[in-house]
Amino acid sequence: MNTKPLIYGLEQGLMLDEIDLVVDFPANIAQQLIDDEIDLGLVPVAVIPRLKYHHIVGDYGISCDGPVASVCLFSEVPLAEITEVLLDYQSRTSVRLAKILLEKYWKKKVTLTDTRDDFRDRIKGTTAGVVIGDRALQQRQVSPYIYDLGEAWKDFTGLPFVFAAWVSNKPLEEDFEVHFNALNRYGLDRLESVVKTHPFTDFDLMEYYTRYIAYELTEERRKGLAKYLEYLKEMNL
Ligand SMILES: C=C(O[C@@H]1C=C(C(=O)O)C=C[C@H]1O)C(=O)O
Repeated sequence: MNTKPLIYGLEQGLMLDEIDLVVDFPANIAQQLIDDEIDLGLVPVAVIPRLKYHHIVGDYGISCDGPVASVCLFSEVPLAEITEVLLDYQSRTSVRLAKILLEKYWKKKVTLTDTRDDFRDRIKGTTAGVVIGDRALQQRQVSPYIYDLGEAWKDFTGLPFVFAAWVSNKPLEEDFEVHFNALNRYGLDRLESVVKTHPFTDFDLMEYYTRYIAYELTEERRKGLAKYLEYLKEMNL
């Protein structure tokens, strides 16, 4: 749901002769960018070190400055009692963020388990799970303990967190970037219409778009990104 404002312009027919849109979950878009099946993607930032060439295109992405609501560690028990954490197969950035927070901030040793398909019914007892996106907004109704990873990162580092950015795997023309910024802006300037076009009952979308997700990649948010990339390197993630 958080990508909808950024691609609303495309859905409304802007830049159609320049862009073919592919829609998939973040980990798959990341793989397509690595495999050069696409030129530009709104990809998990964790993929950046894996690209031979990368350029962050334009001024927009998916970030937060404090709680994000849709990226959380969900559990039936408090953090101190968790023994295993299931990691969302749809994620590349947040699963690594969870590893950083568990080791450096919460200082908690747990068994980390990768997943391949929907695993939310395995979040039980002392087994917790990192869930992202719309499924996380739904899981908020289910799990009694919710640790928001955007909020934990902010408490840990004092910085915002960037989950995804528009990244190209080749240089793009300069005026593409100017048009592309305007395309992103189009939906952000029309959030009421975006919400109407994409009905969602699990969470107040207007609140999600304005209070939780931060779309502009400001200097401070880019600092948060640089810090995260440093941790990836240091911890070999
Ligand atoms: C905030 C979110 O950020 C997403 C989290 C990602 C990840 O963990 O790899 C990738 C893209 C982002 O859009 C979310 O989808 O809930």
